[in-house]
Amino acid sequence: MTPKLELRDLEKRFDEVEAVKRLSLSLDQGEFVSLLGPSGCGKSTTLAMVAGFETPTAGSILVDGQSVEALPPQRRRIGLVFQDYAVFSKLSVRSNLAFGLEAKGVPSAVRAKAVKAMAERLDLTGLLDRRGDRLNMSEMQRVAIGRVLVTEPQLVLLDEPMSNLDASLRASLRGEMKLIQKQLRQTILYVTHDQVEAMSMSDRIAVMSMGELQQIGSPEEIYRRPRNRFVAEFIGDPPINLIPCEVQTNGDQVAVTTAGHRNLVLGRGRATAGRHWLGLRPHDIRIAPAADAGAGSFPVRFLETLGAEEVLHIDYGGQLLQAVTPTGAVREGDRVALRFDLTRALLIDAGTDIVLPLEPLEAAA
Ligand SMILES: Nc1ncnc2c1ncn2[C@@H]1O[C@H](COP(=O)(O)OP(=O)(O)OP(=O)(O)O)[C@@H](O)[C@H]1O
Repeated sequence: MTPKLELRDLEKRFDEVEAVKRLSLSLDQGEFVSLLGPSGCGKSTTLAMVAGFETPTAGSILVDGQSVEALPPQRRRIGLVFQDYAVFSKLSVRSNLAFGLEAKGVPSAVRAKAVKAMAERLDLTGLLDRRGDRLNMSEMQRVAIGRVLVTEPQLVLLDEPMSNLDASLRASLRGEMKLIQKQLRQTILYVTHDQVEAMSMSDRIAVMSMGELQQIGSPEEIYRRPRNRFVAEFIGDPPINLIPCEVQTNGDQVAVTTAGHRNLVLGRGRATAGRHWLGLRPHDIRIAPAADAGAGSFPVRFLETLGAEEVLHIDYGGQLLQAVTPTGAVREGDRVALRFDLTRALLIDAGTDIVLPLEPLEAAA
């Protein structure tokens, strides 16, 4: 199947700044892909090239297999949704939805039909005569998206549409956005620096750093099998613990010793002996009451309550480890024993920052 959007070795330089470096990725029809990364990593520049507002320094952009670089933005049939879902406040929902079609010179009878159909799909029929400034945020999101979709774009680009909204609103809009996308099977490229947004809505996430694609995969792949230290640290909340460790190999069996544990067998693979990083997510550390204050027991320095769960900050041989546990299980100052879920641990090469592939113990046994 021809991808809906394909970027091939796309590059953009602004004088000496390499904003985007040899970026290749493709989106299938109906796929929701997020470009995720910190500020300055090249997300917006990538979007601007796809939309036609920036000219690539090298590489190509194909929509339905056709190169679009020579086309001006208005001829690309790409829908854009901007920050805050700006809708025309003085115009009715009907006029907002009709706007793009009117600009294209679509006859009024055709326009009215398309607006009616879109309003029905997005549950806006009862609001067609309401002014833009009388809408709540959920309605506004639907109008902003509907206004773009009614023009039947081949592809929709969204650039941090929720970045200025408060957290609880973002949470409800995320669910709604995913629902709309699933219903309409629209191909979406969504730019965000917010990993929760990317994780909750995307079919696949493309993680970028300093102009380079680090990894592309499903939210679960990105979370469970990050390719390198950057992705491991960027994804996950609370963030992954990186524990200095000493690797010992015995044939193809890989084990590590840390400040608090000896000979933790991780699985089979190829690792070089020496000092590396053991990556463990806070949800993959189990807490048990310590039998005594001896070796294997660690003091809880402080707690952060999230509601049903708490983040424990545990003094692990001088390093503060974060572990997540049900609220009320432990108090500040308690000593706890730690059990690591080694089937989920990552071994990160300290020289290359690459996560080393390991066959888990069960499969290896
Ligand atoms: N028009 C421009 N002229 C010069 N440099 C630019 C221009 N646009 C972007 N850059 C640079 O390119 C790099 C990537 O910027 P870009 O805006 O694409 O990143 P981003 O990930 O979208 O970040 P943000 O979320 O802050 O917008 C940055 O170093 C930025 O300073």
